[in-house]
Amino acid sequence: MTSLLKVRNLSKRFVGHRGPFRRPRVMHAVNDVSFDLAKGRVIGVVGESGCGKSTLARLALRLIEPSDGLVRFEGSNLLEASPVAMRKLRSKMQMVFQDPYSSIDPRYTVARAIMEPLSVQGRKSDKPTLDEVAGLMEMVGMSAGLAQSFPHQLSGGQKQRVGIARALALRPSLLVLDEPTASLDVSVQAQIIGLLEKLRDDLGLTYIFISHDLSLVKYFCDEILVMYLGRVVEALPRTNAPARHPYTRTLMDSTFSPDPKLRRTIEPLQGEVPSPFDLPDGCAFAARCPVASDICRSQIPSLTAVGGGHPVACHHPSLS
Ligand SMILES: Nc1ncnc2c1ncn2[C@@H]1O[C@H](COP(=O)(O)OP(=O)(O)OP(=O)(O)O)[C@@H](O)[C@H]1O
Repeated sequence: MTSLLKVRNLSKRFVGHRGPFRRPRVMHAVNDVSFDLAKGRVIGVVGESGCGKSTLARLALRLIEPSDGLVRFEGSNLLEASPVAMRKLRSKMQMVFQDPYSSIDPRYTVARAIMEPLSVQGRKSDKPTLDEVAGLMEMVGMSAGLAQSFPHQLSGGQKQRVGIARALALRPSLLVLDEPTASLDVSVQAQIIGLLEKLRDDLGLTYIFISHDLSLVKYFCDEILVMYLGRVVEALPRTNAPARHPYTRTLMDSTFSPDPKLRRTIEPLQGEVPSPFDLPDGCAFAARCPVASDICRSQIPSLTAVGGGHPVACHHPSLS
């Protein structure tokens, strides 16, 4: 399978000021992340708040510059692309945000909000038409009668549909969906997920789906990257692949098991999450891990496929 997106050893370090003297300290928001994403696939990125999911997505789209690493999109090295080439490439990679309120200007009508990316992307001689807007609205299941409405007149679900229509306006092949349903009611969430599934099938889209909601990721995605403090600790090639990392197992156990007895087979997470400014020498999960040993506290486990299984970064992966 050819990759639409190829990410290699991607890292992002931010400098923050910490401690009583507010000295500059480096924080590894994304640390040595690699993955491939084939056309038409949906990859989920999960992990606790602050583990680097959004930063990874922004790096993959080159919305921010990496500290190290490589990103190839449709065969082009994004990090070497000129501003003109980048503009063209960027139109094929769009983002849908969690909060449609903040991504749509409250003074814009729906039509203007949807047209904006087309105008911004420099189609001056070929102005977007209201027909195009109506087509995009239909694509996301909105009545064209709402074209002159303002955001405050729309429901949360309708606003998110406008956000999706905007993202589709430039006919992208890759969409990053950053918690696209997190601010919506459960029934509306289901409608938006149904819409995203339909759009993927109809338009052959590829998605990076960021979420805290593992059950949703399991339902919606083809494969899953589990992140912990900037690193991928497990890359599940299928959503039904057995989790091998103790962190993933704990996350999955607490989310998926309807059986309370099963839920107790894994120790609840204990211990503190280390500061991203002060990562331990060994595995960053060791302090909370029920199976950690000495080697875990001294050596960072590499993300490797052991025993014919999928890649996991753990000195004691579960083989069951
Ligand atoms: N521009 C920035 N400057 C400094 N630190 C940043 C910046 N952007 C992100 N960070 C830090 O990088 C880390 C990763 O943040 P990121 O937003 O990628 O996490 P996340 O997993 O998406 O979190 P959430 O689920 O809460 O959105 C966090 O500690 C965050 O504070």
